[in-house]
Amino acid sequence: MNQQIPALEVSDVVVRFGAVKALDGVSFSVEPGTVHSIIGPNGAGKSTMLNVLSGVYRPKSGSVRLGNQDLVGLRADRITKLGMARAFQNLALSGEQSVEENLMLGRHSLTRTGFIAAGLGLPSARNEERRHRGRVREIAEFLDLTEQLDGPVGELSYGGQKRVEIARALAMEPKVLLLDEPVAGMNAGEKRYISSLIAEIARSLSITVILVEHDMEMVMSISDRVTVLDFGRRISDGTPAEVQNDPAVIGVYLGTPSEKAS
Ligand SMILES: Nc1ncnc2c1ncn2[C@@H]1O[C@H](COP(=O)(O)OP(=O)(O)OP(=O)(O)O)[C@@H](O)[C@H]1O
Repeated sequence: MNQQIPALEVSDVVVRFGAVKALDGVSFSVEPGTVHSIIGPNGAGKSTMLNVLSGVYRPKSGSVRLGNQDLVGLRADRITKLGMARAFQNLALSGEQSVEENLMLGRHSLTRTGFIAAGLGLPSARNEERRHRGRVREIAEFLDLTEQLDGPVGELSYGGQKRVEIARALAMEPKVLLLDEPVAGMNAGEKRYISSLIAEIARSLSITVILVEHDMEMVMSISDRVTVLDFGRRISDGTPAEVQNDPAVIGVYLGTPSEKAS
């Protein structure tokens, strides 16, 4: 899907909310085309980090580099165009619209002819739309959504809607996919399915996946590397085996219940 996948380099990121240091000098590197998870107890700073990566929050200091580009200070829509796509807790899906239309919405940032040409029904716009619909069908196939394309999103199961959210993020042709608790509220079968899908997105499509997730079984089974946060600080970083055996992690995180109530 992407010819050149840049590495992601997060350096010394600091975010403060009043007296709270939500991120206190956090650094980590993500190899292209890998699954990199960010874990930690409630309030550790995981969501704040996703918000920094996607440009929702501007850190007080530090940098986020995608290849040669520093993303800090860029607007969220510019960051999306540079290849960061976020699924979940992002834009709500439009339940009455079809799966296909929801995926087409994901491609709007990629359209060249724009809405005016499209509205006028110009041939260039029609060709472009055909191309985008073709790509949407490919993405739907990858996510096993072909048969659901024409039906309204609102009628899909919970797991199905989650798949549409991933599909819509993929429709943006990202270099990096940000996933915020993709299996929260799912049953075991759905979790297994989404886990294999995420691994496949990294391996087959060579898209870098940044995963924030409380489900430790999933995290440890699909991640290439894991960064562990606690009170805004990085307390561990390594392969799943390394972090699982790190006394700092065992003491601070894995010793406590890993499933949050919400
Ligand atoms: N908008 C905000 N205003 C004030 N404080 C905030 C804000 N967002 C986060 N915080 C605080 O920053 C810290 C980190 O929060 P964050 O939501 O990033 O943690 P988290 O690891 O995602 O937690 P959870 O697992 O519960 O989602 C917490 O102390 C939180 O209360």
